[in-house]
Amino acid sequence: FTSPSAFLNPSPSQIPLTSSALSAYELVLLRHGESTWNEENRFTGWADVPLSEKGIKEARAGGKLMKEEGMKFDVCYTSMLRRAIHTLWLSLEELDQMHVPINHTWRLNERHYGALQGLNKQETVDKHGKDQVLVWRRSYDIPPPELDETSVHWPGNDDKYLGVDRSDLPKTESLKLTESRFLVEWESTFAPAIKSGKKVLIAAHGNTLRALVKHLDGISEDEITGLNIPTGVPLVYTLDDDLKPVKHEDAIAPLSGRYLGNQEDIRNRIGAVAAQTK
Ligand SMILES: O=C(O)[C@@H](CO)OP(=O)(O)O
Repeated sequence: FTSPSAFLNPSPSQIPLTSSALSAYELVLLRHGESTWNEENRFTGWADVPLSEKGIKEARAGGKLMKEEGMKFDVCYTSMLRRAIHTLWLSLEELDQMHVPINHTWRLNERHYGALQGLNKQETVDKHGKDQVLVWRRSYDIPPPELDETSVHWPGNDDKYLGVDRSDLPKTESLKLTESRFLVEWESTFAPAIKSGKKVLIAAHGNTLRALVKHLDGISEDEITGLNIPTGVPLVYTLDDDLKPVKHEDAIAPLSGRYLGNQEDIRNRIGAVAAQTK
């Protein structure tokens, strides 16, 4: 029953959605669960290490949180690295959406950590000092030392990347270089998919997701150095017609998107990433 006056003075829930509300897009970002090298506190980059037991639980928990929100996806994008791929599989299993197409791209791989890959983060601090390691980990445009082409860590020696132009394969990367190679795929694939109305889930890595949120939220080069992303926690963005983020009231600055789950726990997990090099 609707009283006649309700037609004259509609309550907010009766006001038709505006076109901009109708065309709001949603994008979900998910960093992989803890890997065995996160657990051992080693620089990882493109090293293809598996999830730890804890990481498997985190990935499933991330999927459950998305299921509780009733999220449905049309397409997923992930990297060439098993910790992100496995996280995506486990979360899709929890969502009961394992049929959703998955696309892999090296452009979503973690930032390449150059000659630091495999080294223990704390031992590297003991050897080179905390400040130097912080520059390597979090400065925007200073890459870690380069490795050479004989290294097992050079992607040119890995069959997974046979289809990639060798001149694109990194020997080390700063966040700036990671951002520019990632943005190629954002512009050509992810943004058009979102704009076509598809619900997109991106399962990736700490530094590629830092590059992505820097781009979305227009975070400055200074501010991005202090931003850390926790493992296995879905980060949900609402985007307007121009794919600019609409700030959520639960967002943790400088992000506009909101993390799903217990907010205090999430803040602790963000702090733990920062504390990997004390
Ligand atoms: O080792 C790595 O590849 C990354 C992510 O785990 O670490 P950091 O947070 O130090 O950039």
